[in-house]
Amino acid sequence: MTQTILEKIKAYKLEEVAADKRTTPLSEVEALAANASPVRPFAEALFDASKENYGLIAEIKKASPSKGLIREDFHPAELAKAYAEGGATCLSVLTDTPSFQGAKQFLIDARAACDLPVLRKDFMYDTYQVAEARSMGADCILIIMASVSDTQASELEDAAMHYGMDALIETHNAEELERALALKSRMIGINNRNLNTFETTLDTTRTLSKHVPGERMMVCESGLNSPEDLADMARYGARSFLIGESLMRQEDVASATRHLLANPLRAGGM
Ligand SMILES: O=P(O)(O)OC[C@@H](O)[C@@H](O)c1c[nH]c2ccccc12
Repeated sequence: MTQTILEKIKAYKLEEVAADKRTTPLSEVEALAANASPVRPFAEALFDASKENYGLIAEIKKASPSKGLIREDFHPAELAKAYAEGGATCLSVLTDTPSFQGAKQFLIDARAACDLPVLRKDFMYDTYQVAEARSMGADCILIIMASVSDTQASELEDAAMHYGMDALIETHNAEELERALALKSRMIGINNRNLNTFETTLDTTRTLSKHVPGERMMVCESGLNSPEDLADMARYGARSFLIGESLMRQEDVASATRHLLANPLRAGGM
C-alpha cells in the first residue's frame, strides 16, 4: 500500500522522537521547559487583533514537500523582525527538517528577535514534543486532527495547558472538526490544504466555517495570497489567518505583510 505524505511524515517523526528521547531524556527536557522564557499569550493576542482588523499568524517556512525550496535568502531572526514590523500578530515556525527544511534553532532565533508569541509548527504525537516545544520557548503548539487519535489530541492539549501554552487544533473536514470541538482549545484551524494529497482550495473554509461555533476562534490556514483572499474568507467569518508561502516569496517581507493586512472590507466601508 502506498503511504500518503502525512503517513510518511508520521512514520519518520515517531522514529525521530524515539531517538530524541534517547539523547535527551524527558526529565532533562522538562527541566529546560520549566526554566524557559515566560509564555507569551498567543490565542489572546490573536483574538484581540481580530477584533481590530485581522489576526495574522505569519509563518517562517523555508521549503515544503509540494513546492520544494520556497525562499533562498532565509534568516529566521530577520524574517521575524520583518513580520513584526509589517504588523503580524503571532509567528509560526516550522521545526520539521526532512519535509520543510525547518529547525528547532529557527524557532529559538525568531522568538528572540521579536516580542511576538510563537507557534511551534511540527507534527506532534507525543507529549515529549510539547515539553520540547516549551523548552525552545514556544508559546503554542499545533495539533493536527488528521494525524492523531482523540486520546492523543487531548493528551497533547493537556500537556500544552500544563505549560500555560495554547494549542491550535487543525482540521480539514467535518469529521475532524467535530472531534476538534470536543477539545478545550478555543483556536480551531481550518486547513485549506489536504495534508495527505497537498491539494489546496479555499472551498474548505467556505464549507466548514459554518460549523465552527461562535465562541471558538476560527483560523483560516494555507493557500492565502492576497488581501482579496482575506476579504473573501472574512465573508465566511474568518478573522484570523495563517500564512506562509505567499509572504515568504516576497523580497520585502515587512511591506508584503503590511499590504496583505490592508483590509479592503473596512477601507471600502462595506
Ligand atoms: O504556506 P501557506 O500555503 O500559506 O500555508 C501556511 C500553513 O498553513 C501551512 O504551512 C500548514 C498548515 N498546516 C500545516 C501542518 C504542517 C505543516 C505545514 C502546515
